[in-house]
Amino acid sequence: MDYAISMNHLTKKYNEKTVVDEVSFSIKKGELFGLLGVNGAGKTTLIKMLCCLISPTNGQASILGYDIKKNQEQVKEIIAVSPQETAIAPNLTVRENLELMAGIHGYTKKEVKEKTANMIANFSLRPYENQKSKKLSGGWQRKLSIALALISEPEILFLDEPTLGLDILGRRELWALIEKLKEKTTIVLTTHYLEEAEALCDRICVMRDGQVKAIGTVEELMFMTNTENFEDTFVKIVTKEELV
Ligand SMILES: Nc1ncnc2c1ncn2[C@@H]1O[C@H](COP(=O)(O)OP(=O)(O)OP(=O)(O)O)[C@@H](O)[C@H]1O
Repeated sequence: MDYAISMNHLTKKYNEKTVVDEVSFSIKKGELFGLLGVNGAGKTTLIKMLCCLISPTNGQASILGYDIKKNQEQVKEIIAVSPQETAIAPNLTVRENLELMAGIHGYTKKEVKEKTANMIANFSLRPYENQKSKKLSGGWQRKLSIALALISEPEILFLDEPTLGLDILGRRELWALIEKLKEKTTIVLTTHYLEEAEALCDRICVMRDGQVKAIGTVEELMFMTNTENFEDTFVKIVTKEELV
């Protein structure tokens, strides 16, 4: 089996508090993988370790075979992250934001123009390309944020609550976009919207208190918990000590 991400006893402690606790699981290439859990479960901390933004206290993880501690440069080349807080420059236009990001990745002037044009086309940003990004609606800002993360053509994309605060139409539009990325890109997505996880994710990991409580497809998790809707499944996993 070809894995995109493998974690082995990955642990993060802040002082004496363990916020990610011996996490061990793998994500397959091309998978759209959901990380769920109540507030403070450790999802963002786990993602930050996998993106080499913070270092683990213990344990290991590898991204397409590259160790997150020993091969940070290679890891950073193959991943991209669209963080919870939208990572766009508010006073630059949509086009300028994309060009800036492509420039940061070291592309030549010609490549910067080409990549920017592709992103504008793929994300239907043409009507907004000369608008300052702070004037975009929340939904378009989120789309731009994902376009910025994708400009380097990463093999693995981390989406931390990509649809936070969007209305249902905006959310569905983004779902369609994320669906289109599937297969070509391995995606790790965190969300508090259970219907989003249900609609998009191939497999889901539910975390609580830094630990993995359950992993599987929606159907497998429902079967494991003997529940009939995914909200009950989630509640059972995050509240019960042991699963039936
Ligand atoms: N830099 C830090 N120093 C100390 N504690 C931290 C730090 N960053 C996170 N934590 C703690 O680690 C725990 C896990 O936080 P994390 O942000 O990973 O959770 P989360 O599952 O992403 O939550 P949310 O759903 O609210 O985004 C929390 O108790 C948080 O307070």
